[in-house]
Formats: sequence, structure tokens, C-alpha cells
Amino acid sequence: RLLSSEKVSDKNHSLPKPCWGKDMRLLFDQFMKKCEDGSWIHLPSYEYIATQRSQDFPTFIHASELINKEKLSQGRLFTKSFEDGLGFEYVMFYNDAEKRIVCVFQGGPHLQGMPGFFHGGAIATMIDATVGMNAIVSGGIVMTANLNINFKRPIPLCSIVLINSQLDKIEGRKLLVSCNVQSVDEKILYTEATSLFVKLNPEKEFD
Ligand SMILES: CCCCC/C=C\C/C=C\C/C=C\C/C=C\CCCC(=O)SCCNC(=O)CCNC(=O)[C@H](O)C(C)(C)COP(=O)(O)OP(=O)(O)OC[C@H]1O[C@@H](n2cnc3c(N)ncnc32)[C@H](O)[C@@H]1OP(=O)(O)O
Repeated sequence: RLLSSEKVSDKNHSLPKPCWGKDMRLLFDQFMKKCEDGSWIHLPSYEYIATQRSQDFPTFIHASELINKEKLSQGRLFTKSFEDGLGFEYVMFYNDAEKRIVCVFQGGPHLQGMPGFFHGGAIATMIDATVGMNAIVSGGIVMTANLNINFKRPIPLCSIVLINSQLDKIEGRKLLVSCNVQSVDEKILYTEATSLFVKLNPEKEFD
């Protein structure tokens, strides 16, 4: 099948690594404790989306003829395309009752925009991944239709931050998800975002 050529990397990047900082480990341990009663779930994260649902992806997106098989075999999740510690280090936890995802994100030195601060596109990437995961767990095969971001405060390079995402509404195929990015002590609000995800419609022809 189209995606069956995907390599399955068994490296789960959502477990502590030597490059994780103190706050990253502290928060990981705090959230793993919250998982003990089942209210929170620790989400694994691999370099390749090799889950069953991603195998169905081409049937949902009628542009599958656009998918170049050779290029696909080289495909890798963008957030997993940096050496450990240099790009996106993160771990996500999901609370089904509250339809919330908390992502603990440690950005590396290769995510620089203005000297000493994160690139806005890097922040947008982690927001998209977090609200996107929130939409996926509730909506299955979805794509981002709209992402609005207010950058309130610049985030110092190599910061560890909390991304709090909340599923706000499901309307037919539309899922509205909002989120904010805060310092780990929750004293600084760096970024706020709203997003719209749309469940792909297998019957709908892409024009
Ligand atoms: C991806 C999941 C695969 C399975 C994963 C499995 C396990 C998970 C493991 C790892 C996950 C890792 C990574 C994934 C993480 C994050 C996900 C990132 C997602 C992305 O990074 S993805 C790339 C950027 N994304 C695009 O590349 C999309 C380009 N785009 C399109 O492909 C179409 O545009 C589409 C499909 C969005 C909609 O197309 P469509 O034809 O299906 O729907 P249609 O147009 O009919 O709209 C239906 C209703 O939404 C309203 N609507 C639509 N767009 C709107 C807008 N912009 N503003 C306001 N309203 C809008 C309409 O107004 C209508 O509303 P109403 O029904 O009320 O009239």
C-alpha cells in the first residue's frame, strides 16, 4: 500500500533523553504521575507516522496522485528532522475528559529567529503539532484549515515552555481548537492561538 513503504522507527521521542533539561524532566515526571489514574495519557511520538490511520491517509486525500512514492519513502515528520536537542524536543499528554493536550516543549538552538529568540515559524510548528494532535484524537484524519497566532512576548532561545491546547467545538467536519504558550511557572504568556481543523471527507473530490 502507498504508505506501507514507510520505515517504522521504533525510537519513541517522548521519553526522557540526555538533552532534556531539568524542567523538562520535572514536568515529564509530574505528568506521568497524573497518568497513573488514567485521567491523562502519555502520547508516544515517532519519526514516522506509521499508525493504521496514516495508512488510510491517501484514500482520504484525493490528491494521492500528487504523492510521489519515492519522495514519500524519504518522508519524516518535520518536528523530527533535527538532531536530538537541536530542534524540537517535546512530550504531549492528553486528557480525554477535558479534551485537552498539554505539550512540554524544549526548543533547541537551531530554532533561532531573531538572535537569542525562537523563530516564529518554529513556535507555529509546535502550536500546529499540539492543536493538530488535539484535533486528530477527536477527529481522526484532519488537516489544518486555519491557524491564527498572536505572538505576545518573544520566547528566549532554548526555553522550555508549556503549550496548553483545548478542543473548543466540533461542528460537522470542523474542529475548533485553541491554545496558549506559557513559561513553565505559568507566569508569562508568550503566545495565543486559535485553529480550525477539517476532517477529510473520503467522498469529496478535490478540485
Ligand atoms: C494527519 C493525520 C494522519 C493520521 C495521524 C495518525 C496518528 C498521529 C500521529 C502523529 C501526528 C503527527 C503529525 C500531525 C500533527 C499535526 C497535524 C498537522 C496538520 C497539518 O499541518 S496539515 C498541513 C496544512 N494544511 C493543509 O495543507 C490543508 C490544505 N487545505 C485543504 O486541504 C482543504 O482546504 C481542507 C481539507 C482543509 C478543507 O477542504 P474540504 O474540501 O474537505 O472542506 P471544505 O472546503 O468543504 O470546508 C469544510 C468546512 O470548513 C470551512 N473552512 C474550510 N477552510 C476554512 C478556513 N480556512 N477558514 C474558515 N473556514 C474554513 C468551510 O467553510 C466549510 O464550512 P461549512 O461546512 O460551515 O460551509
